[in-house]
Amino acid sequence: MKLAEICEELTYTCLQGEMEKEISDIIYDSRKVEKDTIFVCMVGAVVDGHDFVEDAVKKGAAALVVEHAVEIDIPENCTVLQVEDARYALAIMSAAFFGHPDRELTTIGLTGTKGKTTTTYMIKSVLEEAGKKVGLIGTIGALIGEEKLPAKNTTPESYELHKMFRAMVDAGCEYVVMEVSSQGLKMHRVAGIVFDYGIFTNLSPDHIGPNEHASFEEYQECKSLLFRQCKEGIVNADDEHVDGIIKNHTCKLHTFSCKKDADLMAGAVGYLDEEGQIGMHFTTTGCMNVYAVVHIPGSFSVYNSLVTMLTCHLAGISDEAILRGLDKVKVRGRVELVPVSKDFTVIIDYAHNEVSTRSVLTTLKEYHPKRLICVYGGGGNRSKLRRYDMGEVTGELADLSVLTCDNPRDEEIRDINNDIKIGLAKSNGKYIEIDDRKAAIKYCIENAKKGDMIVLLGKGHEDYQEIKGVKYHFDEREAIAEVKKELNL
Ligand SMILES: CC(=O)N[C@H]1[C@@H](OP(=O)(O)OP(=O)(O)OC[C@H]2O[C@@H](n3ccc(=O)[nH]c3=O)[C@H](O)[C@@H]2O)O[C@H](CO)[C@@H](O)[C@@H]1O[C@H](C)C(=O)N[C@@H](C)C(=O)N[C@H](CCC(=O)O)C(=O)O
Ligand SMILES: Nc1ncnc2c1ncn2[C@@H]1O[C@H](COP(=O)(O)OP(=O)(O)OP(=O)(O)O)[C@@H](O)[C@H]1O
Ligand SMILES: N[C@H](CCC[C@H](N)C(=O)O)C(=O)O
Ligand SMILES: [Mg+2]
Repeated sequence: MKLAEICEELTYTCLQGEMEKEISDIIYDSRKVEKDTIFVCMVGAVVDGHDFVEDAVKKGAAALVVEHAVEIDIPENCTVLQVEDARYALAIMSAAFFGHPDRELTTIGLTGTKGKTTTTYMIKSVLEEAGKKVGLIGTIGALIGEEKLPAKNTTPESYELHKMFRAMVDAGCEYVVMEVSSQGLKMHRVAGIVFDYGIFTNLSPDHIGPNEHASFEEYQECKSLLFRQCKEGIVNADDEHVDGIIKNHTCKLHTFSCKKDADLMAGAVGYLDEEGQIGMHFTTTGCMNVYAVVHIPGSFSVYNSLVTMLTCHLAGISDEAILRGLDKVKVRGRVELVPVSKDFTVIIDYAHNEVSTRSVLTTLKEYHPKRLICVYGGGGNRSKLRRYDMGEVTGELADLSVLTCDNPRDEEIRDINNDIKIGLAKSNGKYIEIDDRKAAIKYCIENAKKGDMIVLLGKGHEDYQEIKGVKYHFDEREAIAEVKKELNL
């Protein structure tokens, strides 16, 4: 494709060189530059891409996209385009390079602190019940129907995103449902996309700290951007921050609620427990009048179901397909039951902050466990708030907290646990420390009493432990299976 075509919707100043040359690819990591590619220089959290221009030019880059002048002589045959924001430019150029695949799909983007991953799976399940082929992008990775594609970020960089969209269109997908993280919005990974449906689940403090967001206000502002780049906005009317999220919105708004008048409302909410099943049932009024069942417990599951129902209803999906899709959905690592023994329950969940830990533990208490035991750690290089808060919540709601390893990254488990213990002390929580996560799980299973619930928090779908830059394979399902074998269960 010609450079001029790639830049058709981009605002830039051409500092040197011609625009009619053929470009083979767009690259934003100098280590991957090849002949005839464009190298986009992005200022990062760790390094500045502009520092690698010399290397990129040596490898044959045909064009450079820069935010500011660089201090090396650039050969005349290399085109240099100056832009205000290179990440934004990458998004606009990538969309053009892949032929605007987003415009060939019905795009559904979800933002919010909690519920995004779960809800993307619910929406996919419903759309598939209606016979649609669906692409999905989020924390667990990307899916084209059943085919898995690896993804580094919840919301991938714009180049990868448009490449995935193209693969989805080529595979016959009509819909894509994706998580739009606040960092994704802040870093322009979805710039230029006009979502058909933009969804807001809820908002609470998270992702605040070095490398993430400077403040809660900035976090909220980033999430609100989605409602300036979608056609139909679907928002949680019960969330206390909803007004901040829809401030300056440019879309048509639709609301859902469990408490007040809205376009779709849930009532008569109850816990499913017949035949040993866990989950929720509820009825709806407003644009749909139905009785619905979902096999993921928690009042939050009712909210996730409402978003799914309202979005799919607006997309013209039948009530029958909506109800079937909800009834069937299961999400890896989201309140996932693992069969171990008929005497006690083991659950894998991804809660890793205050709001989700409180939600999941409160929910599980509704099933009246003899003891509620939590196994968790805190992620290294992530907000310390999560640690203090999780400590305080598990201290308040669980009978025992077993502190262990969860991606300490560049930090020491000791230091992370000490932060968690500050929270535990506030609520007078009982705890023990077992650094090795499999050993912690084994301890709980070995000592379980009839009626106990053991909930493993924070790793969810993950299959690794990230320690000092190395990712070691670790899957909680496999760890549980090994423990069962070792204990002859
Ligand atoms: C802090 C952060 O957000 N970093 C993201 C960012 O990396 P960066 O640009 O800051 O990286 P950098 O190492 O400073 O490099 C700067 C530039 O120099 C280039 N470079 C670097 C080295 C070199 O030799 N040559 C070279 O050209 C890099 O390719 C890059 O373009 O841009 C990368 C590409 O988009 C992201 O993969 C990366 O996400 C990291 C892995 C990350 O952990 N991000 C988290 C905070 C995040 O975004 N999370 C959200 C939400 C998660 C959730 O709640 O589910 C998400 O959407 O994933
Ligand atoms: N709507 C909700 N409100 C509060 N907690 C929720 C909600 N939905 C799910 N949870 C809890 O939060 C955990 C994470 O849910 P999920 O992965 O769906 O959220 P997410 O928004 O994708 O989060 P992340 O940003 O971490 O990827 C679940 O394992 C569950 O414990
Ligand atoms: N995706 C989120 C949650 C990860 C949860 C926990 N397993 C951790 O590694 O901190 C993040 O990267 O902040
Ligand atoms: Mg997610």
